[in-house]
Amino acid sequence: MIILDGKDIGIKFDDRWLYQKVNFRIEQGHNLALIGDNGVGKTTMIRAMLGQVPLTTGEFIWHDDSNRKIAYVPQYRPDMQAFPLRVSDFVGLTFDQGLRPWLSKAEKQRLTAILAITNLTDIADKRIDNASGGERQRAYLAQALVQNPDILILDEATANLDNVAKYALMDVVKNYQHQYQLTVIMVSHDIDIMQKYADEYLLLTTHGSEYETIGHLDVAKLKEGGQMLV
Ligand SMILES: Nc1ncnc2c1ncn2[C@@H]1O[C@H](COP(=O)(O)OP(=O)(O)OP(=O)(O)O)[C@@H](O)[C@H]1O
Repeated sequence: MIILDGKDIGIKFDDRWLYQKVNFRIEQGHNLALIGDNGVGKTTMIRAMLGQVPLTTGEFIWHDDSNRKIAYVPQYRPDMQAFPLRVSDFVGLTFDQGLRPWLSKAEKQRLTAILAITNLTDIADKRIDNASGGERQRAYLAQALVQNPDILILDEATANLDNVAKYALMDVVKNYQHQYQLTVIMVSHDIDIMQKYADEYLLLTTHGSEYETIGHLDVAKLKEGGQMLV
């Protein structure tokens, strides 16, 4: 099922077009890799999908339930997570508890299930500031998944992780995605990661965009253009 059609999308800031006539679609349960040079406007495209940036031309046509939940995993930065919290408390922070200081039974069950899915059960009581980079990033992923999202945005979520940690993170995403029909939008500069996990790609450039299944990605051309890290 198609959940979003992007039709002739164009975004201009002041007198500068980031891109024009961008066409793509997002299918439920698929992983779309959003790629392009630094500063081309990938984050802006995501913000526009979320309604935070107005389009200059074109439109987004959503076909799914308007109550869709969208969760976000940021890029891992070693200096970012110095919280004196247990991993399980950190993951549970995203529950909307209102004024209630404790977790409900259902929330506790959800938390336990997500800790297991993200392979964090064994370190649930460990302090997050003592966890490894890969563990911390899986905790961010768990924080996103615990909200039971329809769409997960990975914003260079595997950048700065070592090879073992980045595949461990993406394997969790892939398994969850297939089990729960989660739709993933993944901003990435990592060719191996996108070839292994994406279904389609949207390449943004100032002089045109490309939307295709991942098998059509011209890796040699991308490397030539300096757009990819690996
Ligand atoms: N609200 C705004 N007003 C004016 N210019 C903006 C605004 N938001 C973003 N920009 C500019 O738009 C361009 C695209 O930014 P964006 O962060 O979307 O790029 P990106 O492709 O995600 O970059 P990176 O790969 O470095 O994260 C940048 O030049 C940025 O400075």
